Parts: sequence; structure tokens; C-alpha cells
Amino acid sequence: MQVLKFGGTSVASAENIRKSLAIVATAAERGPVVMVVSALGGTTDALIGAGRAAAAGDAGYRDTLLQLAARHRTAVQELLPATHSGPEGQLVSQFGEITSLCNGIFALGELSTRTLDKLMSYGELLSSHLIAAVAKVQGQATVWADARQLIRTNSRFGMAEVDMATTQKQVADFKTQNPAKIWVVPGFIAADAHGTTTTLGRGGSDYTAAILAAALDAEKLEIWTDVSGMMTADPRLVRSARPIAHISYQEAMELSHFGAKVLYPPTIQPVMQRGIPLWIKNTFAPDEYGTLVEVEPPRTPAVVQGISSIGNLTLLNLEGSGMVGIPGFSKRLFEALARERINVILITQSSSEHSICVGVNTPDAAPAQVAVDEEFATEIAAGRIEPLRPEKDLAIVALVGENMKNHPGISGKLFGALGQNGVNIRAIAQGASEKNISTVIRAADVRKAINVLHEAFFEATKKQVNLFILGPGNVGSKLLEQLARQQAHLLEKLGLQVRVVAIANSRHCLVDENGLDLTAWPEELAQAPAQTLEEFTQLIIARNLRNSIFVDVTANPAAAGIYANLLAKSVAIVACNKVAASSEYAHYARLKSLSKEFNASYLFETNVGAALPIIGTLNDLTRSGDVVQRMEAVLSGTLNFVFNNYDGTRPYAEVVRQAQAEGYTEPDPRLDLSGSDVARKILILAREAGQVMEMADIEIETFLPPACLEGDVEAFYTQMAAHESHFKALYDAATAAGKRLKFVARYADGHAAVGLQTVAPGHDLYDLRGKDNVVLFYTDRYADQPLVVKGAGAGAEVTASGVFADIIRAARL
Ligand SMILES: NC(=O)C1=CN([C@@H]2O[C@H](COP(=O)(O)OP(=O)(O)OC[C@H]3O[C@@H](n4cnc5c(N)ncnc54)[C@H](OP(=O)(O)O)[C@@H]3O)[C@@H](O)[C@H]2O)C=CC1
Ligand SMILES: N[C@@H](CC=O)C(=O)O
Repeated sequence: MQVLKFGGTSVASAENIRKSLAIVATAAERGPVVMVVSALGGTTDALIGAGRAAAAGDAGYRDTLLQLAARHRTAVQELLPATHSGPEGQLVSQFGEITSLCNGIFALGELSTRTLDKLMSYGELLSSHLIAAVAKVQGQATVWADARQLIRTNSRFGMAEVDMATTQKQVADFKTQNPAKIWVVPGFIAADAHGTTTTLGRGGSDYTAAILAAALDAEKLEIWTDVSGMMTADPRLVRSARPIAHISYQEAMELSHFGAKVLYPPTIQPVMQRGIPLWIKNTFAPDEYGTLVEVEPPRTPAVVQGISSIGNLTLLNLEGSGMVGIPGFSKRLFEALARERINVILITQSSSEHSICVGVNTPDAAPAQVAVDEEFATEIAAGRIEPLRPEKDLAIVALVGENMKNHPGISGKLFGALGQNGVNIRAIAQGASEKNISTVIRAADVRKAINVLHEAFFEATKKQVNLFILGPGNVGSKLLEQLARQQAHLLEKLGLQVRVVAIANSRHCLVDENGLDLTAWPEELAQAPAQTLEEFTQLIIARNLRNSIFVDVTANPAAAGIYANLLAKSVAIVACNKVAASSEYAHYARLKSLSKEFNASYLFETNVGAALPIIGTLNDLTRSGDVVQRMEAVLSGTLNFVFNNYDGTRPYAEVVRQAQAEGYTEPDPRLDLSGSDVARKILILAREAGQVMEMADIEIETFLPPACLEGDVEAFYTQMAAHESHFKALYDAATAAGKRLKFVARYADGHAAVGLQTVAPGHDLYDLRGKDNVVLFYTDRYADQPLVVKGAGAGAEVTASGVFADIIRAARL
């Protein structure tokens, strides 16, 4: 015999019932079939709602029943010819019974579990009668089998326990008396020894099918549902989740216990005992393989079979020095919980025996607390143990796989992946059989955690990275262009799925958690809602997406002020904004230490020399044990461009304007011309070389007449024009001496200075073209000849490429 079970969605409409019957007809060609059916999707909830409303004195239950009757009548009319009046008459009589039952509940104002079982049973009775009638009309040799006469249970209404021996006998008797090829059986319901209707728990139709499969020693059990098998993770949380083709009973049981809703957990036991293969198949895609649960599934390279989660968890922590070394505390704790019928989902105990921690469903937490505090009242009063401490809003995320025990490093990978994304683990449980490694985490982190783990264990070749970009100006817009061009390449070559989740400027913020369209953003951003920097920060934190990177492409001090908050949430920072790295040393050092503590990159290569590998080179030198003796550098693309292009034929101010127009200056060009921008760059290099230094320690020798720095940017240009003779004199003096003007930064022995110099031909800085920068590192290893990094040191395109490179570094960490 084959047992095929069809769930609520598989029989929710006339069309779906036809699909289910077609599957049964195909199976019947191979041999007899037991078809177990659920109620039409949503019916059980509606019946419970009607019963509860009636008990509460709400006459609205009548409308619910009328709607339910109409829905079933429609199904009958769509499935059966008008000449076939039997089922419709049966429907009328069954709804008559349901209505009488609800009227009784309404009159008494009470709904017992026994009456509720009776009421709920009508869902499956209605659907099974209808489906049996349709099968008969389709010409199948069909019999309707009353599950109440097949499955015997005790009288624990709501969640009855099965008497397998009696059930087996009743099933065997029925089989002898009914040679029909197809049995249609209502799932979920059974009866006790008095013939009173009981139910097997919500989702119990799967269990009905498994009990019948075991009683008949069926060749297989098929659970037909609306997904193509058990998935590697909940597909509502993980888009790339995929069906698991083969899985063992133990693994399926772990996954179903841990929230894989596709299978009611008790279903596995009866078929496992007899080694009956269990298929999970999709009614709406019957050709898809689905999942085969079997004794010895073929082993795949996958060590972890699935990742699942249980929400709504509260941890109860019993602790105190009075517990250490004294037997019996655990026994009393669990007995107190058992007396209240509280189910313990997870247990951990420290080897010091100073505490025991159990996880329970959150609705059970309050009664559990009362029961346990009562049980240990004497010890609590004596201060030997603490009153029970509940910790709410938690969830379990578990790795499941029988083969994990043979592979070292699984837990390490699990903890590493979660830690890198700032997911704090509150408790851990792993049995010695190592089929399941459970972690308790904040409920708010579940989606991120499952995705991170799914990537780590099932998508080794792909990593999703989520960018939050602030400041799509000169550099930022180039960055977005480059990202748009490279997205496909990054996915193909590096396995990085780089998504821009948000773009914001000082006025608007554009968000799409699935990744913004990087061609349409300028128009969309202009239309997007307003958002403050604080709201933007909260957005990044609240979205809580894995591998989040905040990309600061502004020059704004307030933007630099949010890094610490984000790093502490394990959000990486990539910044071309130089404000943070050149702020007070204590703040710079704090950001570096937060980056280490929370495993989140803080990268700012473009702070010095745009995309030139200057900070990276310096870091490589110092990490490998070299010591920087001195540095000599030209670090302003703007000033190099200006002094390379000014010869007195055009006003100095006009050449500066050109540098600004070409995108080399800071948003405020006075920072470049005053030497401040160069000062902060040499400060950053000195710090990265290991020096504790402040901005005030840098000697800045400005060449600008003081009047140029009074007033706003326009006044600055006006004053430069007014002081043309000053700039001309500087140029003429240098030229007369056969030299060139260079704005130079120097660092040696803990001292740094920046200022304008004339350099002679042959000097390392003499031949520096266009907007180029150069840094000469003199170190212990490069004592005579410096290590030189040289190239374009400003410009939107190159700077954006440097930011891009930092993003990739952060993503690949
Ligand atoms: N140009 C270069 O060669 C190099 C530049 N850099 C750095 O790149 C950064 C950006 O320069 P650049 O692109 O030229 O500057 P832009 O002025 O062109 O762009 C700045 C962007 O930041 C946004 N912004 C400013 N303040 C805020 C705020 N409070 N909140 C949100 N967004 C804000 C602006 O938005 P809005 O339009 O609404 O004001 C704009 O989109 C600077 O820090 C600079 O030092 C680093 C290396 C080289
Ligand atoms: N304004 C800067 C740009 C890079 O930091 C410069 O001119 O060098």
C-alpha cells in the first residue's frame, strides 16, 4: 500500500482537489492508495474562531459558519455534476450539526477541549467526504474510511496519544473488509475507547498518514504540500534556500522540531520504526524531486543538511553558589516545570554547576517563573540561589546534519560567521551525537543569522554584501557608476553579490532592501523622502543586514560621528571622508579598537593620495616589523595641479577654480589651499606608522595671504585674485632659481610639518606631473633608497576606485 497525504493548500479549492486526485490516480496505477486529507485550507482556524466566538457570547459565529458552508458548497458544485445531489445533501446535514454544536457552546458560554475536538473534526470530515465522492465520480474504486474507526487514542483532547496496537488491529480489519483501491481518510482526527472524537494536534494529518503507513506496513508515505520538499532554510527568510533531496529520519526530525513547518514532527517516528521511506512532494510541481527521508540517504558533500530556527523563546536562568556540588537541583527544576506541563526546548549547564539555563516558549515563561521560584523558595530566601531570571525576545538557530560529528571546525565556522556579523550568542547546546548545534540569539538577529549561516554552509561561492552609501556627490556618483558596471563581474569572479541598499545625501534617502537600481538612482533620490543622519544610522542598524558596509563619501564631520555607533553593531566602515581619522587621537584609536572588537573593517585608504596604495603599503611595512624613520611627500593633488599649471599667464585664482572644476579640491577648496588637508594626511600617515599625534602637533606653514581665509568661499576667490602679485612673486622667485614650487609634507622623529618649498631639478619631488602625489618612505629596511608610491592623487574617478577597492577588502574579510 502507498499512503499519500494532502495538506490544506493541496485541497483548498476545486482546482487543487483535482490536482491532488490526479496524483492519487497516477499512484493507484501502481497499487492501492490510502489518501489522507486535511481540511480545506483555513477551515480549522475558522471552526476554532466560530467556537471561541460562540463561547464568548459573540453571535458572529453564525456568519463564519455561513461563509464556511458557502465555500464548501462552491467546491461541491465545481467538482460534482448537478445530477449528483448526495454530497450537497450531506453538506447541509453536516453544517446543521456544526451549527447545533456552536449554538450549544453559545448557550453554555463554554468551550471544552472535548467539544473543540468535535468541532474541529468537521473540517476533515467535510473535505474527505467531498473528495471521496469526486474520486468515485471519476470512476475510481474508492471507499471513505472514518479515521475515528481506524485510529484509537487516549482521551487527552487536543493532543491525544495513539494506542498503536489497537489501531493496527482496526486498520487490518478495515483492510480485510474493504478491498477498494483507494481509501479516502480524514486526517487529524481519531477516537478514544468510548468512540468520542479526539484530535492529534495541529498539523496532525501528517501524523494520521504516518500512523496508517506504519499500521499497513506501507511501501512508502508521501506528504504532498505546497513546497518542493524540506529546504536548507526557511525560504521566507533565505531567498537562496533550496530543497534537500535526501535526508535521514533523524535529520528530518531535528529540522521539523526546529521549525521546518513542512512536516509535523511526530510524523517521523512511526515510519522511522519500520524504515518506511517518506517523500515530501509538491502538489503544484509534482515533477520536482522533493525530499526523500530514508534510513541511509546517499551522502553528499554537505555536512550541514539544514538550518532552522524556533522563535518566541525565553531563557530561564537558575543560578547560585548553593547549587554547586549538590545533587538534585536539576531534578527539582525539571519536575517543577513538568508539573506545569511546560515543555523545555533547550538545556545548558555550565560545568561549574553554578547555573542551569533552560529555553521555553515565551508564553510558558511566566508560569515557569512562578513554579520554579516556589520550588526553590527556601534556597532563594537563604540567598543560596537567585530568583529565576527570564530573558525574552530570543530565538534558537540550529545547524542540523548527522555527519557534523565527523567534521572538525563546524562550530568554529558557525561562531565565526555569526561573530563577524555582530550576532551575539546567548546560549549554546550541542548533544554528543552532534546532529544539532543550537545557538540562542536575539530574535531580531534571526534573519541575518540564518542568511549568514546559509552563505557559510551552503553558498561557499557566494557572499552578499549590503552597502549604505552617504554622499553621492563628485566621488560618490562615480563610485555608483563603477559599482553598476562591476556588479556582474564581482558576482562571477569573486562570488560577491554587492547590493546598494541605500543612498542618501543631505536632503533625501533612497532605500531598497533588495538592492537599488544603480542606473535610475539620481531621479529616484530626488523624489525620495527626507531623512536625517540619525535616521539613516538607525536605518542601517534596524535593517540588520548581513555584511553591512557604511560608505562615507561626504566631507561631513557629523557623518564621521556615526562610525563608532555602527562599528559597535559590526557594520564595517569605508570612508574617503578624512574627518574621523584626523580627529582627536583618542577617537581615532577608539574606532580602530571598535573595529577589532566587533570584527568590522574600518578602511580609509583614500584619505591619503586617493586610490594610491599608500596606507596599505605603510601597514604592510609596519606589520612585517619595519620601522618608519621618515616620510617626505607631496599629498595635495590640488596644489600640485595648481603649481604645475600656474605660470602667471592666467590668474592664480582661475587655476584654482579649474582644479575645483576638475574635481581635485575638497568640497571646500580652502582646506587644500591653506595646507590643512595636507596636514591631516601626514597626521594620518604618522598615526598609521604608530605615532600618537594630534592635529595641533603638525606645523603648517601656509603660503596664502591671511585675507584669503577670511569670509566664505567666494570671498576666498576674490581675495586670491586681489593678491595675484603675491602668487606671481612666489612663482617668479622659484623659476629664477631654476626650481619648482611644491607643497611638501615631512615627518621624522615624531615631528611633522607641511609647507611650500622650491625644489631643484634632480630632487625626488621635482618631476611630479599634473595632480600626482608621491610618498617617500624611509624605513629601517629602506634606509638609503626610499620606498616610493607615486601617481594620480586626486580626482573623482580614481578616488571612487579607491573607495571601491576598500569595499571589496571589507567584503572579503
Ligand atoms: N576629490 C578627490 O580627489 C578626493 C576626495 N576625497 C574625499 O571625498 C569626499 C567627497 O568629496 P566630493 O565628492 O568631492 O564632495 P561633494 O561635495 O561633491 O559631495 C559630497 C556629498 O556629501 C553629501 N553630504 C554632505 N553633507 C551631508 C550630510 N550632512 N548628510 C548627508 N550627506 C551629506 C552631499 O550631499 P548634498 O548634495 O545634499 O549636499 C554630497 O552628495 C571628501 O571627504 C573628500 O575629502 C578623498 C580623496 C580624494
Ligand atoms: N583635495 C584633495 C583630494 C584628495 O584627498 C587633494 O587635492 O589632494
